[in-house]
Amino acid sequence: MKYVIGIDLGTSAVKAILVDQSGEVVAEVSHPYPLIQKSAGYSEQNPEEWVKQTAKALAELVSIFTGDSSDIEGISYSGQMHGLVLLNENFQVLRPAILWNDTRTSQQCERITEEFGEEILAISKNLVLEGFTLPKILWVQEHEPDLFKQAAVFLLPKDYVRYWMTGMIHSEYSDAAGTLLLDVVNKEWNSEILRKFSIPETICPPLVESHALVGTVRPEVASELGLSVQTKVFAGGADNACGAIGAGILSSKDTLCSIGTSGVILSYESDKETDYQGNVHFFNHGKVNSFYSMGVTLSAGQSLTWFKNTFAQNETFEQMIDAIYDVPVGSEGLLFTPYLFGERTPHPDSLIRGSFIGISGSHRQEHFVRAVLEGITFSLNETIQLFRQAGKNVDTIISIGGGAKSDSWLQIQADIFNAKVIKLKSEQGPGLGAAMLAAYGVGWFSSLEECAKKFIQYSSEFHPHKDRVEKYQQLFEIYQMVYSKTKEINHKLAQFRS
Ligand SMILES: Nc1ncnc2c1ncn2[C@@H]1O[C@H](COP(=O)(O)OP(=O)(O)O)[C@@H](O)[C@H]1O
Ligand SMILES: O=C(CO)[C@@H](O)[C@H](O)COP(=O)(O)O
Repeated sequence: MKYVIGIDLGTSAVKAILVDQSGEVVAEVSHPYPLIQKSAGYSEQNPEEWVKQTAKALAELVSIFTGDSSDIEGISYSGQMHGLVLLNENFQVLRPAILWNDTRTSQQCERITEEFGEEILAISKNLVLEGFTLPKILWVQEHEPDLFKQAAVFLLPKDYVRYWMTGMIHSEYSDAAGTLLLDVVNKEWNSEILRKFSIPETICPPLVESHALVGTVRPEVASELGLSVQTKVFAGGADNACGAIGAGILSSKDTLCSIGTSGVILSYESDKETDYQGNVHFFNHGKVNSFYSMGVTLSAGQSLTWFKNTFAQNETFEQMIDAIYDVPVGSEGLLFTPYLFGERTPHPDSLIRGSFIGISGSHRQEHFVRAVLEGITFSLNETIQLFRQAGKNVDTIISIGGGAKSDSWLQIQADIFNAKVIKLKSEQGPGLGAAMLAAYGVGWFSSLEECAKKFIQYSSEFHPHKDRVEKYQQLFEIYQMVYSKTKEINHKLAQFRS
């Protein structure tokens, strides 16, 4: 039997899966790393920590594996998007990576929008948002000019870890699309944008397709981890592009819901001319010459994790969620908005913050937990509403990510989205997507679609229940009022955040 490895460099942890030729996930390992939040709006991670934890995860995966390491034919990567990793001419890391959920760059975004807003939207197909890479580059240029002068190349998170593994510098289209520097339709770094902001073209890594072979495992890494030097390494994709591949979103039929640290509703796009005027993101898919649109809730799983860490540290996610069983739809009048670190879709606003609205003396912890799950799901439903308004038929949703571990949450998704929700056998969609890119890359399949037929296995379905759908439709209208009613208050409170 032959195998491939899919590595998903998430925000909370790196997850590695070993998959055999029949698509069976035979081993999986995960190692966490912390977020570094030095001040309000800052979110960083140390790239060397990613490497350390990835090495640990791979060594563990290989130690579980009973076969011959030369039977592991390919490895590929999925990774958190947009994060800025700056390297000097010796390819050494110059500073901690500034992540996708770091919102310190509002001023840089204003500058880009004032000087170049319309053109950037036309070229990159996306609005200028704090999370994207270009504003982060400008922030370093302005605040750390001496360090910026030393920058020889920038990489996205998973591309740095892959560089450690292979010694080769590359980026690929699906992740490059989230930088605001890529001409998304023509698939090239845009010289005009680079020139406008005095960014040397040499800082941009060479671009390849997601399934492209970019190297093999370096001998030092191979001997440290027990891998073979012959194992081929393929470029991989942005976590959402890989999530789409791993959930079989390779045509317009289905929609993806991914709840990791962030939350995403994603739809396949075959037509590069599709124009959402920036209301949702529009990025290159990991499948050649394809695209996807998506809306993002910045703090999805992160809202639940925040609640657990703050109020229920001694409980597991399962215990905390099991307790909501007796709490009715709507948490008896308690609403939550998940804007812990600002929001993206449909309210691109770095200053907004979350709320519990309607707290009453009878509410217990389980009401708050249900309200958090419902609030995150309402936020994702805002993107589903945008898609439906744009004429998309959203009736089947494949749900992946840490959030898909909970059947109760999947039922809430079905009832709020008013759609059938499908759970996969493995909730590790992005890791599976990365493994599929490796399986396609090594030549086991003639297309990603062929691979999907073998690798993607459904586990269960959740159907919307009419009564609950109706109640949630009423509650969703009330939920949607909370943003505008709390916006001014939150913007005034911003000066008090440290
Ligand atoms: N048993 C569970 N039930 C529901 N949600 C869970 C459970 N375990 C973890 N989660 C959620 O999953 C999130 C992590 O998902 P994951 O896909 O691993 O994220 P990332 O890719 O960002 O690292 C956590 O923030 C947490 O809220
Ligand atoms: O910023 C985005 C997408 O635009 C996020 O979806 C990141 O890609 C992080 O993903 P997770 O760690 O939450 O999976």
